[in-house]
Amino acid sequence: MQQQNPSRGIDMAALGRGKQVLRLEDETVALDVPGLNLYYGNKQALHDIRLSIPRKRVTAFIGPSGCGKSTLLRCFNRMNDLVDGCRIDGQILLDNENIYEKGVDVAELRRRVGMVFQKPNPFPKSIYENVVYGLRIQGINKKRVLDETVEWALKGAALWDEVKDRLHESALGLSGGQQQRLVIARTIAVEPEVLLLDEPCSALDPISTLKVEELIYELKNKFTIAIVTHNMQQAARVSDYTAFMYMGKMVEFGDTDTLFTNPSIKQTEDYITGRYG
Ligand SMILES: Nc1ncnc2c1ncn2[C@@H]1O[C@H](COP(=O)(O)OP(=O)(O)OP(=O)(O)O)[C@@H](O)[C@H]1O
Repeated sequence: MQQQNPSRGIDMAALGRGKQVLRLEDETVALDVPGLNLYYGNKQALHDIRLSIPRKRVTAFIGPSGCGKSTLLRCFNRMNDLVDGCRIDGQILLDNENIYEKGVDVAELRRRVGMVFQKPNPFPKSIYENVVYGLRIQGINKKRVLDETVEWALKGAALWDEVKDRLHESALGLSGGQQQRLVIARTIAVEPEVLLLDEPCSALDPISTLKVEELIYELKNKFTIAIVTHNMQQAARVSDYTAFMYMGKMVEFGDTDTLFTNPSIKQTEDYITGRYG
């Protein structure tokens, strides 16, 4: 029988799912945040955030609307640099190097830390050209290399079988769920270390959502994944670790099973059981 969390309808059986027992202290760190503050103009949106994101695991960020999940995710590949008036105070270490250090090549950082947004954003090009876009920017034009990349990236994104006979047709002819998997293929084609997913399923129907969730589960064998989601069931299903944020603060961070079944902080429990948010 399925155990359900009474208020949020979380499928608690999804939490155990035969996973190994995870302990944060046994993990290697992919992204380390030793203390980060972020301001939009004179409004502080992130307050002294501290956490270590483990390598080749899925970390979910949950919390009520406006608590700073997307803002924090965007810090990991400096997307906030593009926001006028946004200021960061602190460091984020990727493989022990501060990504905010002067002289960091931000384009190279964004290759290493790729991002997928809520709404699928394929380019108005063929499926093939979407996947090889990042390689062409790097000056890679050898047909054999591009062909191989297209095949493995589309296979990696669980889309190959659906599109292998129409690679040179427009990506805009794909369904929303296929477009999102194409964007994931385009992101992994440049072999990033980290994949940031900002509510990647919120514009998708339930079947496409399931496919993307299965994909996330597969991709963590190769990549470190950080996902922002409004959907607590999704966080419980796909993530190994969960961070609960509230009003710009990191309230609790731990392995997903423990955070959902036995949170240490009352505020987390109240949120998970649907008392607010
Ligand atoms: N570009 C911006 N300029 C000014 N304030 C911003 C900007 N982006 C976000 N904020 C503010 O920062 C705070 C955190 O927003 P953010 O989008 O990170 O939250 P969130 O938890 O991802 O919310 P949601 O779940 O609704 O997407 C909010 O108060 C928001 O209004």
